[in-house]
Amino acid sequence: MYQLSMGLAYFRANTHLKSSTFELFFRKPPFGGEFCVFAGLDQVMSHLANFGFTESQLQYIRELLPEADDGFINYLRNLSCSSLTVTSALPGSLVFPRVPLITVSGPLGLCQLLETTLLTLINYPTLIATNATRFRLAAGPSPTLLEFGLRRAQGPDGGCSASKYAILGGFDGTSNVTAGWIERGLKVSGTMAHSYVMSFRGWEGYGGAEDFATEVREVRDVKWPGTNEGELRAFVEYAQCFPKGFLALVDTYDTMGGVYNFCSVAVAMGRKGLKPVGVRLDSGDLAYLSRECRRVFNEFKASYPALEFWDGLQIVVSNDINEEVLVALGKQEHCITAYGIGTNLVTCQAQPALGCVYKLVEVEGEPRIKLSQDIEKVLIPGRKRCYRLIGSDGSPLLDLMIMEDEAPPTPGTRILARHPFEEQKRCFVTPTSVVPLTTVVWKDGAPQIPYPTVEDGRRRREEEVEKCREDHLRTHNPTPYKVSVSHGLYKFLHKIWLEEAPVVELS
Ligand SMILES: Nc1ncnc2c1ncn2[C@@H]1O[C@H](COP(=O)(O)OP(=O)(O)OP(=O)(O)O)[C@@H](O)[C@H]1O
Ligand SMILES: O=P(O)(O)OC[C@H]1O[C@H](OP(=O)(O)OP(=O)(O)O)[C@H](O)[C@@H]1O
Ligand SMILES: O=C(O)c1cccnc1
Ligand SMILES: [Mg+2]
Repeated sequence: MYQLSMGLAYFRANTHLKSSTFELFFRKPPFGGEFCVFAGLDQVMSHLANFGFTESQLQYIRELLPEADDGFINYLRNLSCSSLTVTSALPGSLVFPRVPLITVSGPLGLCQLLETTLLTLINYPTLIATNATRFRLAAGPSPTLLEFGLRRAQGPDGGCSASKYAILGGFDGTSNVTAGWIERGLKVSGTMAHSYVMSFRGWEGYGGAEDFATEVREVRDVKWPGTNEGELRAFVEYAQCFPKGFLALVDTYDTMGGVYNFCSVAVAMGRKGLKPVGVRLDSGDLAYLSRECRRVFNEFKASYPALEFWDGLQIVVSNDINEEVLVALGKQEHCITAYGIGTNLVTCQAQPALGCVYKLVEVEGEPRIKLSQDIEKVLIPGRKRCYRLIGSDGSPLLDLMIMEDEAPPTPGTRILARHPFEEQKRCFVTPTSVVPLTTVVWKDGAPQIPYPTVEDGRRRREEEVEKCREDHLRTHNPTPYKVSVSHGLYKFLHKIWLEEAPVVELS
C-alpha cells in the first residue's frame, strides 16, 4: 500500500515516467560482524521477469484505492520491467555497509513499486546466508553441517528460503524435503527422532530377520547385557529398512547404552557386508559424549578388527547449537563429524532481521540526498560505480565508490580513498587489481546473466571468504573494513549536503 499510494501520487503529478535511480544497501552488518554474504538475486530476477498485475489484482487495488482512476489502473495493467536496468552484486559475494547491492534505474513510478518486494527478497536470504557463513567459519571446513530448522522457521516459506540460502552459506544439506523439491540439487537428509525409538518396547511382534536379531543380541550380551531392549529393537528394525543409511539416535534412554546398542547392530550388519553410518547425540555435553562414542567404537574395533568401518563412523550432534556453542566446541577436544542445526540458524536468533534499505539517489540525472541527524543515515547521493581494490597478497584492501562520470581506479595507480563522512579518515591506495562490484543483471526486459544457482553462490562465497583477511571475518570485534568514496564523490556529497541543509536562525 505504501508503494501503491506513492505510485498513484506520482501518476497524478505526472512524474511517474521521470528517470530515476534507487539503491538497495545495508548500513550495519548483522551479528556484530563486519560483512554480509549477498543472496536472493535469483528471486529478484524471477520477480523482474514475472512482474505484472492480474485483472483480479487490479480489481482489488481499485477497492483499496478509491482515488485510483481508470488511467492509473491502465498504467498498472501495462506495467512490466522492460524499461528497467538493474545492476547487482552476485550471490555469494562478501558485501559491506553502504555499498549498493542492487541499483535499479528506470521510470520513477515503477522503480518505487518494487521497493518492498526487492527488500523482502534480499533481506532474509542475505541474513541467513551470512548466519550460515558464520556458523561454517565457527565450525571449520571439515565437519558436515546439516540444516534442521523447518519446524522452527518463520512459516513454510521462510523455512524453504532458510534451507536454500543456508546451503549457499556453507551448509551441506537440509532435512527440508520441500526445499529440495523446489531447488533440485540441494542435498536432503534426515535421521530418526526419539519418538521412533520410544515407539518400540521389547521384541513382541517382531517380523524381521530372526538370525539378524539373534546375532545383534548375542553381540550386545557379551558387551553390555543391560541396554534398553526397545531401543535395540528400534535400531534392528531401522538397520533392516536402511541397510546403507543406518544412523541411530542414541540418547533416548542412556547415551552410552545407546552407543553399545548401535555398535551391536553395526557388528551384525558388518558380518553381512553392510556399512553402518553412525550415531546422533542430541543432549548432554556434546564434546565429552562424542569422545566417549569414539572410545566405544575403538573398543568394538579391538574386538571386531575384521570390520573396517569403525574409524569412518559419523558422530552427528544436535540440540540448540548456535555460533557460540560451535566456537566453544572448537576449543575443546571432541570427535564430532557433523552438526544438525535448526532453531538458531533459521530464525537467526542472534539478530532476526537485516536492515537493507532502498533509497532514491537520482531523478532525471539530478542527485538526491536524504539528510539525517544520525550521520550514518545520510544518503550518498547520485549514481555511482563501485569497485573492490585488491592488494598484492590477493586480499581486498577496501571498497571504493566513485561518481558515474569519474574515471575508474586502475591497477598500479595510486588514488585517494576517503571515509564518506569523517574528513580526517583517508588513505592512499595502489591496488594490484580492481574488481567491479556490480554487474548488469537485467536490461531491455531480459536477464543479462544466467539465472544464479545455489551452487554458483556457494562457490563464490567460498572463494571470497578464502581471499578475505581473517580479522575482518572473525566473530568478535572484527577489524573494520574500509568502505570509501573517491575524493570527487566526497566533495560532491558534501556540496549537495550543504545545498540541501537549511541554515538555522537563532534569536
Ligand atoms: N561441550 C559443550 N560445550 C559448549 N556447549 C555445549 C556443549 N555440549 C552441549 N552444549 C550446548 O549446551 C546446551 C545444553 O542445553 P540443555 O542443558 O538444555 O540440554 P540437555 O539438557 O543436555 O538436553 P535436553 O534438554 O535436550 O535433554 C545446548 O545449547 C548445547 O548445544
Ligand atoms: O535444536 P535445534 O538446533 O533446533 O535442532 C533440531 C532439534 O530438533 C529436534 O529436537 P526437538 O527440538 O524437536 O526436541 P527436543 O528439544 O526435545 O530434543 C532434534 O532432535 C534437534 O535437537
Ligand atoms: O534428521 C534429523 O535428525 C532431524 C531433522 C530435523 C530436526 N531434527 C532432527
Ligand atoms: Mg530442542
